[in-house]
Amino acid sequence: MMKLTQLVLASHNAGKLKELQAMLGDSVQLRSIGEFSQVEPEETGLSFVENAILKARNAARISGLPALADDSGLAVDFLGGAPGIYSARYADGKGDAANNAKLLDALKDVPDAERGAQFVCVLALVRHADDPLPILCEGLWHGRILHAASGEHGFGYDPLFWVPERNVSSAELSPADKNQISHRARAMDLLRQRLSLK
Ligand SMILES: O=c1nc[nH]c2c1ncn2[C@H]1C[C@H](O)[C@@H](COP(=O)(O)OP(=O)(O)OP(=O)(O)O)O1
Ligand SMILES: [Mg+2]
Repeated sequence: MMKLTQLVLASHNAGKLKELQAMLGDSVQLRSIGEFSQVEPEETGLSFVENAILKARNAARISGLPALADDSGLAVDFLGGAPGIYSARYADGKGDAANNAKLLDALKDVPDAERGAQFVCVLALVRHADDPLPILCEGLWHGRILHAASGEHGFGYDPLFWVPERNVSSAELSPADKNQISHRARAMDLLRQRLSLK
């Protein structure tokens, strides 16, 4: 693998950029695709992998740089894995608060034992837009969906995601703690190994 010093992050989500840059440290500079385009590609894939590759190729094409994409979401056992790849669009694009409200409603009266869920993260790295061999790394994070939001950190579904190994919600973890144990952290560990970074 070539030495990477600069990557474009194929994401319009500021929370992801912050977390991924913190995990990468100074060795690789992540530039936001927002510097190049405000247009978000349609996520037409049927899997996290397909959507991550699609976003990475799109960003590499627009920027001319190697590109990293993160496709992630929340898979809830009681909902058969929903919202899954549709997590960001769960409440029809009305945003995080509406997504969280819809999830709480879907799990109304469901007991704790049936509220298991996992965050999923797939990272895809392409060296150029037509790269025939994208690097793919996946991370899972097991937890449970709370009955009400709790905590101020993070983004997305963090206030509803109970982290059993810490006895707090994901939004109650400090950013540094979340970045040690999250689905994204696990995927990034694998990516660092693949790139021989640290
Ligand atoms: O650590 C996380 N903590 C809380 N929520 C999270 C996390 N990781 C993913 N999520 C949620 C947010 C969004 O509802 C969906 C990702 O959707 P996803 O399409 O991958 O990202 P996005 O549309 O926000 O930005 P973009 O596609 O430009 O990278 O899963
Ligand atoms: Mg998206």
